[in-house]
Amino acid sequence: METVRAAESALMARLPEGTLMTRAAAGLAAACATLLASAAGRPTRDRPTRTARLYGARVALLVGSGDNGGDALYAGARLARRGAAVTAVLLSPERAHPAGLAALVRVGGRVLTPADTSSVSSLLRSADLVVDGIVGIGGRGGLRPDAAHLAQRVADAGAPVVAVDLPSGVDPDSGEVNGPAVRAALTVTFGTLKPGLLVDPARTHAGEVHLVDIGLTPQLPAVPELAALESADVAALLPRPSAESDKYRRGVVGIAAGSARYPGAAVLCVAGALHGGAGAVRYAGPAGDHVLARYPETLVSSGSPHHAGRVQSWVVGPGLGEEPAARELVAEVLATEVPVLVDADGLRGLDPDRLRTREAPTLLTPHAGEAAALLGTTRERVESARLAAVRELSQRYGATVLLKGSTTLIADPDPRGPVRANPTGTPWLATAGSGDVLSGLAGSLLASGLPALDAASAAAHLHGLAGSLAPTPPSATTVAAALPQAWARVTGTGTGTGTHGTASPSPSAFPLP
Ligand SMILES: NC(=O)C1=CN([C@@H]2O[C@H](COP(=O)(O)OP(=O)(O)OC[C@H]3O[C@@H](n4cnc5c(N)ncnc54)[C@H](OP(=O)(O)O)[C@@H]3O)[C@@H](O)[C@H]2O)[C@@H](O)CC1
Ligand SMILES: Nc1ncnc2c1ncn2[C@@H]1O[C@H](COP(=O)(O)OP(=O)(O)O)[C@@H](O)[C@H]1O
Ligand SMILES: [K+]
Repeated sequence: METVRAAESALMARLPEGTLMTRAAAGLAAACATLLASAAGRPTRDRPTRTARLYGARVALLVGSGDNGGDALYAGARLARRGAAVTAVLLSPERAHPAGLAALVRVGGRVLTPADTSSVSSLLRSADLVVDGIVGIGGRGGLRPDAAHLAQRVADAGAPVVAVDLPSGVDPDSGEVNGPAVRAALTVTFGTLKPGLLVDPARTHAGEVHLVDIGLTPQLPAVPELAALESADVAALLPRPSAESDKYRRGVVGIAAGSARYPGAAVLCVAGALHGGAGAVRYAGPAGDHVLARYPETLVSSGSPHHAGRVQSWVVGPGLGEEPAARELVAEVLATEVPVLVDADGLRGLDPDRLRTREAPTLLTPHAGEAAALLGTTRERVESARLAAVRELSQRYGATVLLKGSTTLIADPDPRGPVRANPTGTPWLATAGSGDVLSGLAGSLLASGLPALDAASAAAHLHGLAGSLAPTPPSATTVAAALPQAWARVTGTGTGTGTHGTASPSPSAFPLP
């Protein structure tokens, strides 16, 4: 969070004292008021049918000793001025933001400490809203015991929580969660989205995320550490045939996937590739009959990739099985001079030194288990520190890496560029074979000439959207079938552009610190 701090300092030096906090608190209070007004209200023991609204609503503030607590206190004062009954629980009464506390008390806000056990319990039980201002970007390590205890009491009480800037207990820089952390329905964050709001496991603690502009954007660095492509950015990347196009100029993707045991992986990989914008899909391997039966437009050969004809990219790995022949196949494909995507069984036993000698781009698409094997660590460690894992993988293997899972992250081997977090997707995508569709799709985008980072980002974006657009529950086949709809959604040419469909002529990855 050093970049945010630097940006804040630069801006604060030019503004009257307290301006940024006033802006932050105003945005926070407005979001709380909206939430209270729209909530049906939760029944409590003493008010079984009451509907929450701002006037008379019971609001509990959890206040740490930094500026995060200050934001909560000032926002609480604003809500109290509009008729809410606001009570602050001060973790360190002597260190709570003095001006914020005075503002709250001036408008009739009450104050408790965690030592007031029964009052705090009944406050949390009856609260219509809890505002978590325990700790924000100044938080380090897991929550300290008193803060962790308070977070647990809030969880037990079940009131909806609005987190200030970040849910307390999540790591702002990495999205890691060490120990108890607040789970929010809404996080109101200031100036810029922090990695902890985009990367799991922290992301699931944040709930919906609302970004309040406090005027920080011009001060933020031009190259952020983490970026996410919006639909308009993806639309600008997607290949479109021109009047001069023919199938070869549009790019040909080769698929070396599937085996006698797993022919379906070949079919699904081809399905993804046919929806990725390449002009033709070649399949080389033992599942050609299955592929042709489903997709007669595929150019099928049963020999090795070398004899399949010219391609502009290869996808190798899905459904190859564990036999040594799989390794030989991967080695053969890696020996070509075109971009290569390695997935699934192809990732087993990859040699980092071999990959580093390739001049054409290599894209690896592991899930957490495969990433763990490549790094020599455990799946749990990868899942708890995704950002670190994807960076480490791309560095060690000198390749672009797309790490799949609840948050899909994409890293380029150039450490100066931002890691990309994919903003689309649904847990329904955790269905057998959906990764095969993704690798075919990304390989197809590689063949059409996109750099590996862009091909991977665009593929993850479309694949995630297709997962949401396919009828519930989706299967890998229906995810592939929904890809044209996902293209239409992204390019704004289909039925309704939804929240992702804002067409814009220039790519603008939104910056994160
Ligand atoms: N700067 C600006 O212009 C603007 C900043 N804004 C707001 O300020 C926030 C940043 O404020 P900040 O820098 O005061 O840090 P903050 O997040 O409150 O945490 C520090 C406190 O937490 C404590 N603490 C630390 N670790 C802990 C742990 N594990 N478990 C428990 N406690 C822990 C630490 O204790 P200490 O180490 O001092 O004993 C200290 O008291 C930012 O997120 C945003 O909300 C907005 O108003 C917009 C303008
Ligand atoms: N919890 C989740 N939330 C969102 N997407 C998920 C989740 N779990 C898996 N996915 C996505 O589902 C796909 C599964 O791919 P993969 O693990 O390779 O499965 P398979 O090998 O069966 O094809 C990936 O795109 C991954 O990002
Ligand atoms: K917080």
